[in-house]
Amino acid sequence: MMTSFSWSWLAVALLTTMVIGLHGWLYKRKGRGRSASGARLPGGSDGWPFIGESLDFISCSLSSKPESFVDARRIRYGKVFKTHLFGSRTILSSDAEINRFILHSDANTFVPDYPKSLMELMGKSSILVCNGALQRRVHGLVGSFLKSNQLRGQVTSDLVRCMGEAMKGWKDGEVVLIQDQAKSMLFPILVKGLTGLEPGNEMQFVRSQFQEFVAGLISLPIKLPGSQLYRSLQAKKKIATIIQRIIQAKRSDDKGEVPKDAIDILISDNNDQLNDELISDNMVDFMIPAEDSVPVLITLIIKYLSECPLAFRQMEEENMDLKNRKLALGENLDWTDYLSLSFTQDVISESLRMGNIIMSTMRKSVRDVEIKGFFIPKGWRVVAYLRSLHLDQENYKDPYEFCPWRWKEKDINRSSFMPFGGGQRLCPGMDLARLEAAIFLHHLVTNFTWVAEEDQILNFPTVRMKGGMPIRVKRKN
Ligand code: HEM
Repeated sequence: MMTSFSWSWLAVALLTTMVIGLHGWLYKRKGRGRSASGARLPGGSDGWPFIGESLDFISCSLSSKPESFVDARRIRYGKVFKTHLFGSRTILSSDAEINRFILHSDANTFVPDYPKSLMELMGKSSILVCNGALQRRVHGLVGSFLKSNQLRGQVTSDLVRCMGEAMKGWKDGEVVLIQDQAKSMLFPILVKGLTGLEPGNEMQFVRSQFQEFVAGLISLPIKLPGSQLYRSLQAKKKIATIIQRIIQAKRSDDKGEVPKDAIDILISDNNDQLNDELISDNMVDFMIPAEDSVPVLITLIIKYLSECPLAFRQMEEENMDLKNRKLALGENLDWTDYLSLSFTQDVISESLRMGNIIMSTMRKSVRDVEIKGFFIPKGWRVVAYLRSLHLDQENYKDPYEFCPWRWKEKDINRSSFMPFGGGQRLCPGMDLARLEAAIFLHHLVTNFTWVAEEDQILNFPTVRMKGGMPIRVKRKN
């Protein structure tokens, strides 16, 4: 049965569809069937007037198999088809080669294209939206910092401490909500890595405002006082004010020290475009994965492991071995130890494949494009649908089976595995995400056993566990 939460989302989605769809449908049809050289527009349907195929898309998204929208069309038209979603003429691809082409193309071919409310909240200078030299610069600078030994060391010691403190309070037989635990631990750790802000009242204020901010990411594109979008913009402003104060303090206190956080890296770059406003806005956008993607990854791993005792035991054994080896040497684990756990990394890869935290990436074509005999006209939305890539039996045997052992022979850098996207927008936080998940798992499986309570994965509007993944824990002797 659908919850009232789902119904309210459905209402927002339907209204948005009607409003934007009407606009899109009234827009003069410019689609051409073929390019000058004979490449053809993919087969597919425009659906109903105004709403296109949005209703079917939403109803599939609300089910446990969101990919059924794509599967049904794949039988009729193949892995690439045209459709009409949320007011946009759209080409949707679940073909590995075409998705790779889309993600690896630069801004002369495709630019990011998100729902209106999201574009509005991100702002023009957000790394998620901007293009060209500015995107490459911010991506390069923050990406190298996120991969630095210094940040990985800091995140490791912060997360180990947080886990220790939280686990101390867990009593035998108590039900723990993994999703909430992971969120409340990881948010302050990443925000500290980005801005230098330490845990405390101000951090809590930032987190509460941030929750208001993300509530507007998928909302009606109406910016009137009282609307969710308005409240979210106000919340972003409040966080940006705090971050700008931190930036100003850092600028006036410049002692030429080694950069400690992402702000230090950005302000030390001699680029006029990287002004205080741009930096603070981007820091807020970088917080999204901290509050959402990594905690959800951890939660899904616990769900899959709870349903696969064999994988759980092998992972537990690998982690206990490492813990005992380090104990015997009288050493603490450092970040390289966590990443050396190969089966644990295979469990993470398999959970990324099955969980599809980011189901698709969206772009808009800025010129007519031809690929593999298909024609993508200028101005169309292009969706690289990653979920179908990962659940395609041509790419993975028994794709709906949780099987971490498959990664023994498979390369994670293959084009049919893109949980972190690809090309110049390849997720700059992917190594950090794997590290955080490995640390969380290590401390959980080496200190506790658990029995998972009933819960369910929801996929719309974002992937998460309906009940927060409750587990009944028991401390190991
Ligand atoms: C399980 C965790 C994560 C998943 C599944 C994930 C997934 C993705 C994907 C698919 C993209 C590409 C989007 C596109 O091409 O449009 C992306 C981009 C990005 N991710 Fe992640 N991500 C995760 C964690 C993180 C973390 C921990 C950070 C950093 C703090 C981060 C920061 C970013 C940023 C800034 C971008 C935009 C890059 C650009 O456009 O240049 N992500 N992520």
